[in-house]
Amino acid sequence: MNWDDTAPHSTAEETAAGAPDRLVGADADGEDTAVEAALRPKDLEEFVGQERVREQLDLVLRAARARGATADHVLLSGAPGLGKTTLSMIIAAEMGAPIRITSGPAIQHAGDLAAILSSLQEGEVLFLDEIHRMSRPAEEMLYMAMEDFRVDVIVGKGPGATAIPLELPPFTLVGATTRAGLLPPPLRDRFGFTAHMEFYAPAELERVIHRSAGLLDLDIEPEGAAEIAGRSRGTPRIANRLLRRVRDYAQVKADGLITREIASQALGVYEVDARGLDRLDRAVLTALLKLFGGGPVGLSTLAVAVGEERETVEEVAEPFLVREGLLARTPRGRIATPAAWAHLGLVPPQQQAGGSGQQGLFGA
Ligand SMILES: Nc1ncnc2c1ncn2[C@@H]1O[C@H](COP(=O)(O)OP(=O)(O)OP(=O)(O)O)[C@@H](O)[C@H]1O
Repeated sequence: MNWDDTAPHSTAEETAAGAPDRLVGADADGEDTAVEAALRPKDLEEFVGQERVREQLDLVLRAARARGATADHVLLSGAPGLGKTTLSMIIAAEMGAPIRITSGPAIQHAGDLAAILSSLQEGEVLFLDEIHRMSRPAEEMLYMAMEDFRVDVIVGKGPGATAIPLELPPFTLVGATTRAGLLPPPLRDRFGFTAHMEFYAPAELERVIHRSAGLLDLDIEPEGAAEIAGRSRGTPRIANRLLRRVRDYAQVKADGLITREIASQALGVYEVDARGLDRLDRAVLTALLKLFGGGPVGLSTLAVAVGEERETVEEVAEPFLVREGLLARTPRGRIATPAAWAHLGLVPPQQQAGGSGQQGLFGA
């Protein structure tokens, strides 16, 4: 395997001003990168969940193998940590092909892409993470490479510049993006197979946790795995990370066995609650409920109340709170849902005796 870009790449969540390092963040941290290689499923059989994607991909790969052809280009979209890199490695393994890994931000010039493409072997899988962050000239070169296995390398500058056509061996591009909507349609259309990766159900995360526990040689009870799964925000990367923190706690504070109680105590120490909210998420919700009666309140006001940057609240905390149905973004501001009151064990003002119901009091 070749790594053209091992530098950590960032997403909107990570780049938000002041975004803290989070145990429940979905982007890979240094420790994840070191451990994840050992935990990655090696074939489609081992890959947990995403049944439809697996089934469809299995057909695409089997058919290509039967024809003795290179597999179609594959586009994988979905949130960080759901298994896009893992799946690209599985595609290569299933096709018996080598894989080259790079990312959109690493390809700023068309020449960078030409250098990678021209060094591919026949049948090789090129994994292009964050494909939506590639430069426009590189993107345009990729159109032709994907369709005709050919690129035009421009030599010289100005009126004297000439395009030298370069034949490429057939290869399979696996593009990954957290934001499929940002891809220009001509690029999207050149993928033969597109798959959207969903967040995982708790039962699927339990399977991921049991599998990882086996590979890490840990003793875990089913209830312990369920406790960790419930706090993992639908994301295998987070499940694996929480498992490692619970393992530490179980080894230091107990006899190593991961029970429900041990998992719950350990994640309590790390301030990850029963629903996977961390300190920042709860600070946002608590301010919304306690200071602003559940809203509506403007984003800037809410951010000042929790002592964070606007972007941190909007891009780091809110997406999960919205996904969980705890917070809604409305034209009048942020509002808490009944589930938010229930989660923090608070009573909405409308339901309190003599409650005034403070709807609409707080501006941006
Ligand atoms: N379906 C799965 N079954 C078992 N483990 C999984 C699955 N999906 C992901 N994982 C585990 O989660 C970790 C993160 O997966 P991966 O790096 O493939 O995510 P990703 O979607 O590529 O993330 P990013 O967008 O940040 O690059 C890996 O260690 C992998 O082992």
